[in-house]
This record gives sequence, structure tokens and C-alpha cells, in this order.
Amino acid sequence: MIVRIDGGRLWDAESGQLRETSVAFDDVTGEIVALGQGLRAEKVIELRGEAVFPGFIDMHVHLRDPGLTAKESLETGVQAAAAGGFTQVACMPNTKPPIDSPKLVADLVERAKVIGKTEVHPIACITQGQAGDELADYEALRAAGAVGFSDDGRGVQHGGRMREAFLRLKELGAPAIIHAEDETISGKGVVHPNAARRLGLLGIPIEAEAAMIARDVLLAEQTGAHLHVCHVSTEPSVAVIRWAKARGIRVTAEVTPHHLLLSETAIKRDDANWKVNPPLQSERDREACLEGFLDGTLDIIATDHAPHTPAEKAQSMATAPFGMVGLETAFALLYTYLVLPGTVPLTRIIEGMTSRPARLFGLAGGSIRPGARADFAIVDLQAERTIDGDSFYTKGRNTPFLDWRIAGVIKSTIRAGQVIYEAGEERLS
Ligand SMILES: NC(=O)N[C@@H](CC(=O)O)C(=O)O
Ligand SMILES: [Zn+2]
Ligand SMILES: [Zn+2]
Repeated sequence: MIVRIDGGRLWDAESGQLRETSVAFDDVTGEIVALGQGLRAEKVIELRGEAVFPGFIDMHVHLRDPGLTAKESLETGVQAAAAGGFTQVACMPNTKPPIDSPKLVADLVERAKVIGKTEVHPIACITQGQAGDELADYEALRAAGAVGFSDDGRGVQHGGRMREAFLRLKELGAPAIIHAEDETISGKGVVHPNAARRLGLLGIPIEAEAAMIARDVLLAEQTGAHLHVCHVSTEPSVAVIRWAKARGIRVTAEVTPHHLLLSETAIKRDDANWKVNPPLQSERDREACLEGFLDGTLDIIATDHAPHTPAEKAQSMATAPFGMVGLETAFALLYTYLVLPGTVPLTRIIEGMTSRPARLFGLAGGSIRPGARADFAIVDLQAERTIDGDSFYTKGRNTPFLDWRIAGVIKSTIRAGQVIYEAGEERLS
């Protein structure tokens, strides 16, 4: 059946503007058929001036399934993703067991298909069991549907092992997606050194991140593999990546909403909702990330959605796990606090959440044009709300953005021509 969306303002990537026009898609093939006025359709979705963006893509989320489902399950995770306007997410393998076998990869893809909400692209382990030693079977994992490889949660500490991984990933044409942290530098630290001094906690020296990025861009240069750097958070890291790109090294990078919007100066007390890895860094680091995102050194936005149970996050920052939820607040936070004040153009945010991740990782979607997959995030940019954990679809409540006022409410999300989220729908469990 041909379905038409009327009354919306469609994102036009070319001009970076919203245009009052219609779009028609086929809900059987799941593809966009045409844009413009006067399109024939058997069914009409009537909007009232909402913005229609390409479905958002998040290359870094933790869905905690299998094994850690007290924090999140595949069901609640993909519903949270759909509620955030995301039609595709890539999920990290630090589950229990870690995603290091083709069967585990295929299971996630299959189960996500059955749930029928956001599409899930598993990222499989770089090392078996994420133990940092023996390499996983990349070819088999790729064939099962892995979009890339990462030991996220930890960095691969052994440079020689990482070099072997790069060689094999180059062969396969798959990206190495790195959590950059030299643990001999970060040690047992939990927050930025300034916050550590204020609160009597252990600090994470900021160079723990850039030290490993520097190692890995050099390995990428020599092996020719695609290096993708997760959650970049410091000024020296941005500088190293900028240098590597100028040198022609195949490196791409992501930045999170929390590292663009918050710095350690905002941590007022020992509250584990503010504990994340890499930590909230200095104001100077935050500004460098913003600059890096604006000039394209940092390619894409990724949430690093990392749900934990309320009990885990009730602990002191000294012992609570690292991580913040992000799927349901990402777009509105960036829109309200970076786009509306004029700090970042809307087009850069949308590109960082749609076309760029699609292009870098070879995914469907990411643009609104005939023949593209009918993936849409439909957003009321005028509507405002206050961030309230009780309204979340994720099981996680761990966010430092509680009570922040945001503009931009996701009204519905469409993937491959099917409505996968409507505001106010019931929670899966
Ligand atoms: N970002 C975090 O603080 N935590 C992540 C791990 C990670 O992304 O490194 C998690 O799995 O909880
Ligand atoms: Zn990480
Ligand atoms: Zn992560």
C-alpha cells in the first residue's frame, strides 16, 4: 500500500531546511516512492507542521542483552531507541556472555526483527570474551551480521594484539571501533582530576584517552584498516584525530551529547548519575569537542546509551558502574542547547545523526529521497517538556539531565514504512 505523509515539514539535506511538502512510501517494499505535492496514495498520515527527519542512527548503545537484563533488555532498549527517533542502532558486545560468537550475533538480529521496532546491528568483540588476548573470528561474526568490532567498556591494552586485529579487519573491510583508554594511565580513577580533588575521589588523567588513540591511528595508518574512535572527550584526542585525518589516515570518530553539553564543573556532589567513561572533562575539553564536531574532525553523534539499575547508581561514585542513558533525550538536548542558541547548525546535528553514520558504516536509511528506505523521525519542534525518568521506556534512570527543560518531542518513528513508535504508547517489558 502507498502511504503519504501530509502536513509535515520535510528535512531537505541539500538546503539544510525544512520544507512544507509531502512524501509517499510503499509500506510493502519499505521504500520512499516520491516527494512533492499531489502524490497518489491509499492511506494518508496527517501531520500538523511537525518536522520529518530521516530516522536517526546511533552507532553506540548498550542493550545489555543477553545476561544483564536487569539494566535493559532487547525489548526495552529498542523501544527506548524508537522513542528517541532512532530507526537503527549498533549495540556493544559487553554483555554476559560477550557477543563473540556468530550465534549470539544472529540471535540479536533475529530477535530484534521479531520485536519489529528499531533495527539492531550488533558490534562483536575484538578479543574473545573481551579478555584482551585471543582475537575473535571476524569473518564468521561478520557473516552473521556484525557491523563492526569493539571491546567497548575497555580498551585493548596490548598494542601488538591490536595490530593483528587491524590487519585482519583490513582484510575483511570491517571497522575497528575503539574504546580508547590506557588503563595503566587511568588506573582506578572515576572522574576528571578536578572533580576528584573537590569530592575526594580518584582522578582519571585526561591523557589516558589520547594515548591510546595515538597508538591506534598509527596502527591504522600502517595497516590501512578503518579505525572508528568511540566517545571522544578531550582536547588532545581531538587534536590527534585532526592530525590523523590531515595525514590521510582512515579514522572516523563519534562524540556524545553529554560530552558536548556537560563538563566536570557541573558535578556538584558525589552522585553516580554523573559517572561515565570517559568522564565529563574540563570546560576546555568540552569546547574542543564542540569545535571538532563543527569542523568534521568528530564525524557523528552517538549516545553511548548505558543503562544501569537504580540500585547500582545509588552507590558512591567510587564504586558505581560508569554510564548514562541517552537514547530518549539525545535529539531534544542537542536541539535545545546547541541548535536553538545558534552554537551548532541544525544541519550538522541531523547529518551527524543520519547521513554520516549511514555512509560511514554502509547502512540503509539516512536520507529522504525516492528509493531510500522509508525511515523517519517525526518531531514536534515547538513542543516542550521536562526530562522525567518516569516517562522513559528504557529501564535505566541514570541521567544527569533530569529536570532539564527540552524542546523537540518525538511524535512517531517509522522504519521501512512501518510505524515503530507513537508518543504515549505502552511500555514493553
Ligand atoms: N560509557 C560508560 O560509562 N559505560 C559503558 C561502557 C563504555 O561505553 O565504555 C557501559 O557499558 O556501561
Ligand atoms: Zn566505551
Ligand atoms: Zn559504550
